[in-house]
Parts: sequence; structure tokens; C-alpha cells
Amino acid sequence: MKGVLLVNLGSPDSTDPKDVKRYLDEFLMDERVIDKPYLLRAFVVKGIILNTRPKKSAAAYKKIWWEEGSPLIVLSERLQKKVDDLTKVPISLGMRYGNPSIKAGLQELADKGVDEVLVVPLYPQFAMSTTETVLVKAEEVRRKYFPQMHFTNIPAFYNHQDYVRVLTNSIKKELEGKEYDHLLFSYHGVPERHIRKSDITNSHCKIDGQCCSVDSPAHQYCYRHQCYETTRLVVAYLGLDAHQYTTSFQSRLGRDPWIQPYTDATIEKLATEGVKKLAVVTPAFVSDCLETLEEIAMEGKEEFIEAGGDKFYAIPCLNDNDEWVKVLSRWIDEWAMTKTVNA
Ligand SMILES: C=CC1=C(C)c2cc3[nH]c(cc4nc(cc5[nH]c(cc1n2)c(C)c5CCC(=O)O)C(CCC(=O)O)=C4C)c(C)c3C=C
Ligand SMILES: [Fe+2]
Ligand SMILES: [Fe+2]
Repeated sequence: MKGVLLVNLGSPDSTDPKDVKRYLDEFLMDERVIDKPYLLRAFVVKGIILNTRPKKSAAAYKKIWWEEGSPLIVLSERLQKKVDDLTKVPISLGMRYGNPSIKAGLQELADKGVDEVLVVPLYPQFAMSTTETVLVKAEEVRRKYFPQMHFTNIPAFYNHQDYVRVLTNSIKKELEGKEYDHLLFSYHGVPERHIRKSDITNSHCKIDGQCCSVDSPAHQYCYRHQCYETTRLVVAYLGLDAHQYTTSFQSRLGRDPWIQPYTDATIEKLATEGVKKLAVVTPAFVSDCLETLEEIAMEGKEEFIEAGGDKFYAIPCLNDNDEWVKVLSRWIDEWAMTKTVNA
């Protein structure tokens, strides 16, 4: 029997700094996130970052936390329930870090008799620190606890016409009746090194501003290329000219170079260049979370106004948008109609 595991990033169990510390420990000790040799990673994460960051992050989480819990978890659960109602196969939810875990999500499916699972990482663009780590972790859990299960997964959907249409429509709807001078596409950043590591050609990704627009098999796993492609396809749909939009990358952690331009510097630059009304969309995130609700909608807005801007519109993520639910459900039903592995 077939079933689906939706996987998102995860959040701490609460805004208590102890829970935030436990969550950050699991997250940042992932070798696909802080990709240093184990001892160096443990020194940096446990010896440095976890001494100060949990308190700071807990304060940030407090600003966006809902009565029902973490926005990312609540919104992922709403998506799961709506998709479950529309599809013929059972849908469960797991988080790469924290709860509900991937193991719990798979157990729920196993209890319903599922032995063929479509794993759906809820990330439009592939990254080693998101899609890849989800698939690796899910496979580890499968091998250890559910060896009878067979897995398939959906590829990154950054350029899928259904996704691009849904995202464009949600931007249009959100900005209806609002005037804006500029649309900023702010994606979560990654260290430049991660882009090179994921380059299957070992030579294409030079991060020189050019490589991402030159065709290459490397793009199947190039986060930067995939972000620029999402922007390109959406702005074509919206009919925006080059001077009306920008792509940038947010949430840099540590001292290594991350892919640029950085969102905070871009917001300030746009304001100083005379942009008065700025709309910001965050297409790397399927669900609103700390990075969209606090870093963009609160911090980003403040930066923009301080630098001379007037109006700032933070566009919500797709969350449990009905058109998105229908598209995801259709992708799932199409997979569910394919031949079963053992048939
Ligand atoms: C959407 C894709 C994401 C990528 C790519 C990504 C890479 C990445 N993240 C960190 C470090 C942190 N990220 C944090 C929060 C966070 N990150 C994503 C998504 C991506 N991360 C989301 C959805 C969230 C929000 C989670 C929530 O609970 O709402 C955090 C924790 C918060 C904080 O302390 O600021 C850290 C740390 C790295 C190092 C990285 C790539 C190497
Ligand atoms: Fe992150
Ligand atoms: Fe590239």
C-alpha cells in the first residue's frame, strides 16, 4: 500500500532556550549543514555557537511563536491535513530536526499498512543542507526501523510549471490593490562551498555570476541556479522588467562566504537608491517560519524604513494555500496511480 511522508525542516519544541539549544544542536551537528570534520564541527557548534545562540534565537522565536506552537510546524500540519483530505493515499508529516520526527511520520504510515512511500521534502530548490539531508536521514531511518518499506521521492520543483503558477498567483493576490516599486526575491542562503560540493561536474559552479545561466548538468543540484530559475520564471509570469526585481540570499551564519547578494544589504541598498515601496517574497520556504516572520517581516521591514523606505510588504509563503494544496495533491495522486514496486 502506498503513502506519503511530507518533510519540513522542523522547529524547537518550545521557545525555552533549553529546547532551542537541543534543536540547534541536532540541526547544526548535521554534517550536511555545518560540513566540517566531526571534531571541528563539534568544537564550533557545541563549544562556540551553542554557548550564545540559543538565548538569542529563543528571543527571536518568542516574537513569532503562536498559541498552537511553532508557525512552521502548525502550517506544515495544516498543509498535511488538507492534502490528506484531497488524496487517495495516507499522508504523514515528519521534521528533519525535532518533532514530529521522520521516524514518527513513517511509523504512522507503517501502522496503516503502508510499505511504499513517496518522500516529499518541502523545499522547492535542492540544497545539500535541506533536500539531500532529508533523503539521507529518511533512508537511514528506513533501513534501521522499516526495512520492508520502499522509497521514492519527488525531485526539486523550483521550475515546475504548477509550482511557478501557484507561487505567481499567490504573489499577485497578496499584492492586489497595493502599489509596489520593487519585488525582492529573498532565498535562504548557503555557504558558497556547499554549491561547489554539490557540483556533479566538479568544474561548472564557479559562483562568478555567470555559471548559473550557462546550461549544465550541475544545475540538477545547484541551489543558486535553482533560486535564480524560480525568480526568472515568476517574473516572466508577472511581466516585470529587470529593474523591477532583485534576487538575494538571507540568514548567513558564521564567517565563511555565503552566496550573495545578502538580503539585509540589498534591502538597505534598494531604499538608498530610492525604492519607497518594497514587496518581499521568500520562495525557498514553503511554510512561514522564523526566517520569514522575524528576519524578513520584522527585521527586514525595520531596516528598510530606517534606510528611507515607506512601505514594506512581506508576502506569506504558500503555507496551506488551496491552489498549492490542489497541486501537491495532484502530484501525489499521479504518483499513486503508477505501478507498485512489487506488482
Ligand atoms: C529553505 C531552505 C533552507 C536552507 C537552504 C537552509 C540552510 C541553512 N540554515 C542554517 C542555519 C539556520 N537556519 C535556521 C532556521 C531555518 N532555516 C530554514 C531553512 C533553510 N536553511 C528554516 C525554514 C528555518 C526556520 C525554522 C523555524 O523553526 O522556523 C536556524 C535557526 C534559527 C536561528 O538560530 O537563526 C539556523 C541556525 C545553515 C547553517 C544552513 C546551511 C548551511
Ligand atoms: Fe536555515
Ligand atoms: Fe551555478
